[in-house]
Amino acid sequence: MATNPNLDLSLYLVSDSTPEILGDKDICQVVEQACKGGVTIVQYRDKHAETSVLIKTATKLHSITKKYNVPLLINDRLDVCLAVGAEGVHIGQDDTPLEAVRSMLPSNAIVGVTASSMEEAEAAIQGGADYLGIGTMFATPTKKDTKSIIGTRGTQEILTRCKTGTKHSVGCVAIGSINAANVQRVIHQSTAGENRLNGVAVVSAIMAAADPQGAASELLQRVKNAPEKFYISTRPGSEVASDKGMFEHIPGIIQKHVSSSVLSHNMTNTVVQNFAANVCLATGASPIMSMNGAEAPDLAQLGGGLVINMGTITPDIMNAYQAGVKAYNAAGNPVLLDPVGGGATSVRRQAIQTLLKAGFYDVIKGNEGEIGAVMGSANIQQRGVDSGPSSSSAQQKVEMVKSLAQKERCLVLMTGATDYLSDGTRTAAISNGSKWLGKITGSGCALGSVVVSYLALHRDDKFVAAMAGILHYELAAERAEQHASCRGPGSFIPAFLDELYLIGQDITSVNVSKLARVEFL
Ligand SMILES: Nc1ncnc2c1ncn2[C@@H]1O[C@H](COP(=O)(O)OP(=O)(O)OP(=O)(O)O)[C@@H](O)[C@H]1O
Ligand SMILES: Cc1ncsc1CCO
Repeated sequence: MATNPNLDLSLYLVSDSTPEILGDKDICQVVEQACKGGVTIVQYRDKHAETSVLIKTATKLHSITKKYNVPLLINDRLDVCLAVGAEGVHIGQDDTPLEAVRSMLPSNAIVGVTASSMEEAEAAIQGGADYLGIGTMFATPTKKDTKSIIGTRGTQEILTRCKTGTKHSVGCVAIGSINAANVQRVIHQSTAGENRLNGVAVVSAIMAAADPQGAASELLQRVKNAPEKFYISTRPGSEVASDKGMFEHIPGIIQKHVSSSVLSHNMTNTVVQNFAANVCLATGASPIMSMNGAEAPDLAQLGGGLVINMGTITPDIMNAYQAGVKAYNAAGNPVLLDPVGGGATSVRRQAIQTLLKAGFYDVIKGNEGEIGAVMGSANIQQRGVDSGPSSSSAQQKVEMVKSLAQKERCLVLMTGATDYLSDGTRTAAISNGSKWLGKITGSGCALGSVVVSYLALHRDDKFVAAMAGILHYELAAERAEQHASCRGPGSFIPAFLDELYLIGQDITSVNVSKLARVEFL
């Protein structure tokens, strides 16, 4: 929490007056509209105007913000702040030093500091800043001197080490290309344990909006609702199923899935499209294999889930994938990232980073090499899309999925003869399945298509939803392997499709808790 209890950083407007952003609108009118919409703090920033103009505009702005009980801060210019009696200043790393600012302003003045690294954040805290403006979150046209784009990962790191356990706890806002579409996932993904952003700072999302009041009110609502929209595993307010207790729910979830026709939207590789679509149909989902980013916003409205699979990426496809995750994040529907072959080439390693920056994934699923690549392990060298022999112990795999789930604040599923599923708190090893799954192409990709439709269907607990999808898939594989006709990978596939369908029809007579070979760790 911010030191100053009156400092509400929920929605921080940086009122930039550059013509590219403001257009021909009047800055004072826009700020007044924004105050009506609910911004909680305003900063006046103009790097170029003459002092007399700054004072004139700041005076007008202050008379507006006072009406709405909103503090006005001046970017960098102490003299302007003192001249108009504004509530404080915001300084960057290249501006007047913090100690000097503090000594010249009244003791109750608010002083905020931009920080884009741990060192800068720690120095600002030691120097007595009231809040940190953390960024730059994403590349932004309003700030040409973006020293470092730190994203949600960099923000999370600063929050981890700066926000608690320090003598002076400070408020934190993130800044840099934050808008209504990404604000909630930015807050979710930046969170580090108990430490979360107190709010976000925006420029264009309000200053360039046709309706600044409406834009501010929507942003504020989204900031407040962020924990409900994006959560790691269990929806706030839902009951958390005990480890073994979750098997009681799973037959009911499978039964519901079988008759749901829930959408499984696959932006997937060209190798598995047909197989994955048949797997979806056999489990009761309705598949669409669409690689066109332009139609993702429409499809995202249909209540289903999206698979983003890197199997056969090209530069065009990467653009479509980024549009896809953005559309589904905005709609609040689940997305699964399958970084196929992520450890095979430098193009794929880079693609993982690009996709992670583009949005939030409810599940990151891959084999051992792929999960290692997402974790940034330089030692991983996949020969192709398959893992090759495992190089880690079971305990190391548990640690991998758990720590990645905690870092990315999502579910992580590492497949193999034994699958490891974690939400950072609950971790399970699932030893069901068939050896033939490892001998056909696309069994991991198709599992992703199933898991995402289960997540779309069962929203209260993503861990339980994923477990239901995995068991549907792997128990069907076990039954297929028993078919007299199943003599190898070729004859396994039709038997597997049959059993995906039949186990769904029979689910009330299947003793899932007895058949599940699941160990909670
Ligand atoms: N030896 C095995 N025994 C049991 N199940 C297996 C075995 N090998 C793989 N599986 C199962 O197959 C599914 C896919 O896992 P796998 O790790 O083979 O995916 P993958 O390498 O990503 O596949 P692909 O890239 O071909 O889609 C999982 O459900 C997994 O449990
Ligand atoms: C074989 C193969 N190559 C690219 S994607 C794919 C399908 C399995 O992932």
